Amino acid sequence: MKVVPSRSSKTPDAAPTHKSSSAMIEIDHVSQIFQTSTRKDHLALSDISLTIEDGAFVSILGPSGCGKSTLLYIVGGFVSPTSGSARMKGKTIAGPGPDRGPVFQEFALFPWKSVLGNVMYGPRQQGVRAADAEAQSRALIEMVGLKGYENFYPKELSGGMKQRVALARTLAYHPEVLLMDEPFGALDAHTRTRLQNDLLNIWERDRKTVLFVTHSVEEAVFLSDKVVMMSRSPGRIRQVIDIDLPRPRRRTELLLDPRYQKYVVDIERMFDDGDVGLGT
Ligand SMILES: Nc1ncnc2c1ncn2[C@@H]1O[C@H](COP(=O)(O)OP(=O)(O)OP(=O)(O)O)[C@@H](O)[C@H]1O
Repeated sequence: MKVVPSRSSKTPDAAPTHKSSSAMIEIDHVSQIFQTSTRKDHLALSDISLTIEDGAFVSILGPSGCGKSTLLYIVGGFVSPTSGSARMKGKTIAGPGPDRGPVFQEFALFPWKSVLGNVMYGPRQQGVRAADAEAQSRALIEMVGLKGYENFYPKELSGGMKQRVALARTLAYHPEVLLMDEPFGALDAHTRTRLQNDLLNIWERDRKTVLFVTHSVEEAVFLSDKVVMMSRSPGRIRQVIDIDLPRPRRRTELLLDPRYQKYVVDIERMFDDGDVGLGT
């Protein structure tokens, strides 16, 4: 396993193996302090620097409360860092934008809209003609495996199906970066596995840049080019690990692959170690 030690004063290189490198996201000495009524000056992130290359699939792993979601929200433009900066293609991120599509665990679908209506919403907002938006949306619904469910409403769908709609709805904006915050965390193991496979298939078609927060070591290793290991609160980057496994990846093949097993075991050992082992 190739482990790239990451000190907070350095910028770990998260270059993918499959595209010529150009920085899509640069996180530059970001710290985040939260103020609440009960906890003043809570340092959630401490001096985080990370470069994510165009087309890379990068997962963030770390103990509960180490600031994974906060980091994702900063890249999403939903949280403005206390110090340092986040840039996308060299431009400082000053707020949310359609170039960065969030897919979060809470599905956030419009309950009053059908599957088709939910997916069409983005393109229609962007001024795409209704007929074109519908055609694109139907194609995306098929791509996420929901053909035949176009007229269903969210309450008529399972958790896994809702998550597929959420993914299709985000893809309909044509974001350059997908920000995924434990998108499969609430799903049963079987559905989760299927969605991981489908996400990889979709990703392998157009190789969007993905920043993916998860608690699952197996999920991170299976999906990613790089795994960013954060230490416990206040969150720092402890290591950036290259996942040097061939693509396309097939889960059943990987499970038997000693290299995959070694990545999983080595990363789990890091969780056993005190620096990343416990939440706050
Ligand atoms: N808006 C906020 N106001 C105050 N404190 C916050 C806010 N958002 C997050 N925090 C605090 O910042 C720390 C990091 O939270 P964050 O949700 O980023 O962690 P996480 O690693 O994603 O956790 P988990 O794995 O449990 O989802 C926590 O201590 C949390 O309580």
